[in-house]
Amino acid sequence: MKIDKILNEIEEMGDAHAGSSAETPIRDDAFEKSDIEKIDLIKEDVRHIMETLGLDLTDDSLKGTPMRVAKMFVNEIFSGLHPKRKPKASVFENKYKYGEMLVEKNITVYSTCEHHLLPIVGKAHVGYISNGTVVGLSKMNRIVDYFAKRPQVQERMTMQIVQELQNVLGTEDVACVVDAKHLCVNSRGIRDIESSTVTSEFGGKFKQKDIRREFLDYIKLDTSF
Ligand SMILES: Nc1nc2c(ncn2[C@@H]2O[C@H](COP(=O)(O)OP(=O)(O)OP(=O)(O)O)[C@@H](O)[C@H]2O)c(=O)[nH]1
Ligand SMILES: [Zn+2]
Repeated sequence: MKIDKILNEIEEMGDAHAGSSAETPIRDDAFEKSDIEKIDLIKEDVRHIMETLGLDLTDDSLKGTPMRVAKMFVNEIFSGLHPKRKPKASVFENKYKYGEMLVEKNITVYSTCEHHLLPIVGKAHVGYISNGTVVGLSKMNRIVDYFAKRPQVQERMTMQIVQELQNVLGTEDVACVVDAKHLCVNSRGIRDIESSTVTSEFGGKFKQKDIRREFLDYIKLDTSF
């Protein structure tokens, strides 16, 4: 697909992270190849890695791995790189005038650390205060999942989730806390299985101490971080 078309799509979809500091670093030609072409190329790259490691790719158990990994990269764990997969967030008018905070907590996060390509596993907690628009609950989970399905650093993912919801809801009053384990810390390198990483982004009213406290009380996290 041509880059102009992709850029138009991003604009139409109101991609909040485009042009902002929380943008995922992708090249201009990122979507010129089709998914099928990408799978075909990545399959050969994975085969090359395995052959370099000395593995016997005629072995029954190993022979399907290059294709399996290529499909997993493109269709699953990195599928959120493509703006066409951004969830359409159904928004509704806040007719009932619900004026309090809404919190969607314990949203499961499966992402991938962009430094080691190892899993990040944890929970995201999202809150907002409506200024006239409400969003379908599941769309918050879907937005988290979309940004998680990229090579990520946790700080950027947290900001991307908030910016997207601010865009969808038309308000600054959005917050997100992510608490996740990075397998690159837990299973290799320093191999600290107990540690996890907490990141947060507080927009608009969530910058106020009492509002932030209320949000953190809902998700039962300490403010001491
Ligand atoms: N800030 C941040 N760092 C991350 C994230 N995921 C992984 N990292 C860190 O990225 C760093 C990469 O550092 P390098 O020194 O280049 O990599 P390394 O030699 O494998 O480092 P060790 O993990 O300490 O063995 C590591 O300290 C990782 O823990 C993340 O989401 N945010
Ligand atoms: Zn890592």
